Amino acid sequence: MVIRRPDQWMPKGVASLEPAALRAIDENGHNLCVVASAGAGKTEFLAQKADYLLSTGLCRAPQRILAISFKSDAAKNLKDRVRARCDPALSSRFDSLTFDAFSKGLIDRFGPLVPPPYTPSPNYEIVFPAFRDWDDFLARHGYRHLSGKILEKAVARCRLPIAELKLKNPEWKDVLERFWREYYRDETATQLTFPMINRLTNYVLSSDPRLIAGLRATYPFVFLDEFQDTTYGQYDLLKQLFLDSESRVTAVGDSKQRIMVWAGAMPDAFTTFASDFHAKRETLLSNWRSHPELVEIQHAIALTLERSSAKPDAKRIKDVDGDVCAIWDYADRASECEGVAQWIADAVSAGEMAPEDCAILIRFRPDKLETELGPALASVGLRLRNIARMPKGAKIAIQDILTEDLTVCLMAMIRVSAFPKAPDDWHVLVDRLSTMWGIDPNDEAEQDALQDDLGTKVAEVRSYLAGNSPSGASCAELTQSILDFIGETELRATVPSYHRDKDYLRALDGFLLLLQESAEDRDDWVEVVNSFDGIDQVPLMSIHKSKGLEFHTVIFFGLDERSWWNFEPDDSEEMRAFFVAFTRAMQRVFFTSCSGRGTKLTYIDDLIGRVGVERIPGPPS
Ligand SMILES: Nc1ncnc2c1ncn2[C@@H]1O[C@H](COP(=O)(O)OP(=O)(O)OP(=O)(O)O)[C@@H](O)[C@H]1O
Repeated sequence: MVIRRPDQWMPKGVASLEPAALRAIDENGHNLCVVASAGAGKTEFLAQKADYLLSTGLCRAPQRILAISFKSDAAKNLKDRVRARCDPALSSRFDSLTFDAFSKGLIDRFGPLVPPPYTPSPNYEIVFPAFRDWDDFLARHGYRHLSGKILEKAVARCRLPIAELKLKNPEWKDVLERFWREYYRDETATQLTFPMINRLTNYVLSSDPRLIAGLRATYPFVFLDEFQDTTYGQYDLLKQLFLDSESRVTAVGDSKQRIMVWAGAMPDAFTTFASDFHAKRETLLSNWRSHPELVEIQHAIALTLERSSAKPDAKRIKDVDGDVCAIWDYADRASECEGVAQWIADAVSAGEMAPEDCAILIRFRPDKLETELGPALASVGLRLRNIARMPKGAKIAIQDILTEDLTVCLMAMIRVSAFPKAPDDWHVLVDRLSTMWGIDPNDEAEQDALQDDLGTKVAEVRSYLAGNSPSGASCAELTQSILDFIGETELRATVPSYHRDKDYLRALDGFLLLLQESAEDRDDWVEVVNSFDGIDQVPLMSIHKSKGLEFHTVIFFGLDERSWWNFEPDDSEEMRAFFVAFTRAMQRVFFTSCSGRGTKLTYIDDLIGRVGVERIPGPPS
């Protein structure tokens, strides 16, 4: 592998980067805070910076880059982008995972070192208490006068051991001790939430300084994507690991897209980080996603969130005729669903976009809309895919199945075998297998042998696909045969979240159930793969789930008071969610509204009305 001098490095895969991005790539003597609005190329910037650090040897083998995102699909997107920009021998040293997966990986490895009584059982169970469970807990233990919301935050923020906490109100110490005891009552299957795992990580790291030293030596460079949504507990861990260390931390994000304050995100993450980590600040000013007309509307929304927002320089060319944004008014819900379905079908048949490029966003309960809109789309020959849905019998949502490491490997093998050409998937396989089988990416003889083995297996899978039609049984047999080739032990050893049987089986069952569901009523494997990947299906999701994604067209269902039942213009969290949803579109954004769903949402109507967005009768079915 040729190591380049930093001054010889050039961005890869894009024609140019803006000057601020180039400066931030080159700045590695300080920690960095890179702020930028939606579509500014933050993910692209991180991918280019990773290539710069790895290909110039500033991050030298065996050192690695740690990239932490807040959603598993964001972590996968970033990893994919780095793979597209970097030589495979280099991208294998880029670890991209969520904060939760990072802390969980540490607890799965070092859990037995957590001092008692907080040592979790190896077979711990991850739980997600519902809103009311916190109040129920307080009521059961005679603390009705305390708030469940505060308890949830206290569990996420307070360090362990509880006995050593110095709290203004000592009653909270009793509450927290009881809380941990209750979740640890089954010694063979401790119950843990992700914030509890975060606190255990903090505890185990503080009890053995060698762990921190090891992580700092492994990761001289740390990237934090979507930093605006960092929680207090996560920030505490970040400081514990990297504050005043030699590791250089680059935090990237957009405070206008902060939508997790309700879940404990810090309201001032960038200011706090810049001050604690003495970080240099850069601001990216482009918008590569959306064209100027959409950026104009985005900017009007941005100004309500941050008065000082600069208008981004829109780089995308508009490639559609007609309205790029409007509120479509319908008389009732049936005509709304039928009208939207027909409009999508027409746009698809006119070649303006593929079904998967048109996202339907809803504020809450995509499952409810699925039952109404799914049949309307089916009647025009289109399929709706609610990505928050779990396949029947699975314990994991489609959106999460798609980002599992296991899915990435298995589907790459199936695609390489089902399609005549799938070069990206071939590279994914070579990259993943090199890591799993411990093969040096720079050893040509070993790499040739790996490619030979892979070629033989692909030929075998191809002949299996040719000789067996899709069915529940053939999907199971195919999955097992690929896993046997990869090696389940090797796969599980390299993916920290698969160390525990429970987590591995949840991912494996989810994968198989989705593959089997995709095979239903199909006799062609290419169709099965496309169905699994969501090709030719209109995606449906909540606006929170749309974060970090992008689509040609976005249709926002329900711009009405009922869908936005607790919307207050002064509640900036709600406006931020609205901003996130709006900025996912490259070409067009439409809102639907109908009296059957509730009266119009005056504030937003007026706001986008001021920049020329009109309320018009919805396209008829
Ligand atoms: N330098 C560039 N040249 C051309 N296209 C780019 C460049 N940087 C980013 N893009 C494209 O612009 C779009 C937005 O980029 P990216 O997802 O990195 O933005 P982001 O700032 O992370 O967005 P958001 O915060 O809204 O999720 C993507 O389609 C990406 O491929």
